[in-house]
Amino acid sequence: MLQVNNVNLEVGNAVLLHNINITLELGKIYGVLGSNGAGKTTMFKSMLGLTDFTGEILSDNQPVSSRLFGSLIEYPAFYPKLTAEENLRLHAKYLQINNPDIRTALEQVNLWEARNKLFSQLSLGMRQRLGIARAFLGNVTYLLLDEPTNGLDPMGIKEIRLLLKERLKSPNHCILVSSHNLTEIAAITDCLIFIKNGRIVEILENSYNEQELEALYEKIMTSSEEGV
Ligand SMILES: Nc1ncnc2c1ncn2[C@@H]1O[C@H](COP(=O)(O)OP(=O)(O)OP(=O)(O)O)[C@@H](O)[C@H]1O
Repeated sequence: MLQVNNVNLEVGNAVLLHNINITLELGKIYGVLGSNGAGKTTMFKSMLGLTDFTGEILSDNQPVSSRLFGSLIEYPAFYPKLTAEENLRLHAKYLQINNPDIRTALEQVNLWEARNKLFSQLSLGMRQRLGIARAFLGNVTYLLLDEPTNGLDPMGIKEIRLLLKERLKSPNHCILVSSHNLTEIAAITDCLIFIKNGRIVEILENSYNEQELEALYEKIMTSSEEGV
């Protein structure tokens, strides 16, 4: 269980995160929704310890270690002249993982057959899936995916959906996905977190289809700014 308690972040005069309070449970996929500049990436970066926030982030009541997190923030950077497999092996070495199961990691994201391709030869969808495989290496509990379907074609989007829902979702992991793609968020998530101007304005169980979520999103984004 991840507990985010009273997290605030100010840069200069700008309030980027305002009193973020949320508890995230294992076994669930959370969708993080909000307009451009709402604070989704900033919240992820704070969870990863990449910002100088105030407040606390705990995992099972203990100060959280960045080792518990895997993340894909923006487009994944890899070595273009190394293969998919070499890139993962290098990352495992960097994380000091002994005997990493690279085959399973690649099979999980349907990239085992493409393991000998150079990163520069991979399609955008393959790169995103390799980024997810890398994020999931090691003993991570929390997986943060920032717009993982950005720029992907419908088949690429479907692959990410199936990957998250049918392969990576497990009782031992908690997955957070930010996206502007309401169809995907409606299809894959258990819970919805709405962010507006750096505040969480609504947290709901997801029981919505695409049209309902569109209407809800519009209603929440155009209504009061009171945080939850
Ligand atoms: N290092 C920084 N210094 C100052 N302001 C920042 C910094 N990083 C982000 N911001 C600002 O914080 C706000 C939130 O940005 P963030 O990238 O978290 O939004 P987002 O919800 O992820 O948006 P998008 O959907 O466009 O990716 C924006 O106004 C952005 O300009």
